[in-house]
Amino acid sequence: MKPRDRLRIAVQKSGRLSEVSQDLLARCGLKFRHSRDKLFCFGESLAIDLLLVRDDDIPGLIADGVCDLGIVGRNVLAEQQAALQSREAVVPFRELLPLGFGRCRLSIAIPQELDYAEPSSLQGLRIATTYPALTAQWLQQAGVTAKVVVLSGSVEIAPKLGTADAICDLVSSGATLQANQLREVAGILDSEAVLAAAPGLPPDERGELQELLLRRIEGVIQVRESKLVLLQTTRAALAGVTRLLPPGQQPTVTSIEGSADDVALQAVCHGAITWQHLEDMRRAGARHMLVLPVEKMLA
Ligand SMILES: Nc1ncnc2c1ncn2[C@@H]1O[C@H](COP(=O)(O)OP(=O)(O)OP(=O)(O)O)[C@@H](O)[C@H]1O
Ligand SMILES: O=P(O)(O)OC[C@H]1O[C@H](OP(=O)(O)OP(=O)(O)O)[C@H](O)[C@@H]1O
Ligand SMILES: [Mg+2]
Repeated sequence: MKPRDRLRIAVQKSGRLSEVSQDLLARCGLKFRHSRDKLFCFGESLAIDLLLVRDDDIPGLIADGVCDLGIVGRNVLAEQQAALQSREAVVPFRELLPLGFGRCRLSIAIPQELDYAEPSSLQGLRIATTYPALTAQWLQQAGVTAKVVVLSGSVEIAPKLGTADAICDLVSSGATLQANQLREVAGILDSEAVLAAAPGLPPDERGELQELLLRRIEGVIQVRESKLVLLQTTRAALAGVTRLLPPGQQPTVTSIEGSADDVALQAVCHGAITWQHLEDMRRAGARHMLVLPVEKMLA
């Protein structure tokens, strides 16, 4: 293969992860010129190019050295990893960083009327899936013998068609399962989009670019999950209110002009701040609470 000095990232061409993946890279300051066939995008702001592909091809492109990085569901990465492990082959890719979108889980589901107590309830059944290696690995670890029926899509319909007794498929809201009168009985894998890479850092300038991009992605994720909380409370209630805040930086507390008892608090918190959080803090003595998004952060 021709040596490359530019870093190359594979992302899904069209599907659930494509827009969010490209949006994440844009937030990292990457700008691209799209080729006419729209499969290759030349990086104009940094020596980082994009390849737009089917998500299933991403681990293989990294393994073959065609791409250095990829944005792909953990489910896809783990399936191909399990397939290689079952043949005792080397796994030439790894998960570098979870990206916090495309969250779903790979689960076993059975027709609503079927009994299920534990994995052994699946003994002797036929399980339809697009994830044969992960399903087989889970069954083996549970000590269950069942037949894995490989389908390329529309897995949820298999029990109704009589081609399988149960399924192993991705679940997010559970609406697809419900529409097909299926119920989730066991979780196999929690998934989200991840940044995948080859096992080692590229030995040339691409290695530095990879590190730079990783730091920028971490920064973007941190900002995305950070909120600025402003509130007022009394000195007496301050400790109780502060304890209820999600983890984050040490809050700044200032006194309020003309009031000996009241203080204003400002805190950058990481993670979601729900209505429940606000109601709990109100009960603990917080007032005038404001939750604001953070746009950029530099320590
Ligand atoms: N219901 C869901 N909710 C959230 N994330 C999901 C859901 N279903 C799938 N995903 C995640 O999004 C990824 C891409 O899903 P998509 O349906 O676009 O894949 P695909 O049909 O295999 O696409 P491709 O054409 O690239 O092969 C999945 O591998 C998974 O990680
Ligand atoms: O629990 P839910 O929120 O209903 O999501 C689960 C469904 O989402 C995915 O399919 P998708 O909609 O991407 O269709 P596809 O399998 O045809 O790509 C997955 O394969 C499930 O069928
Ligand atoms: Mg696919």
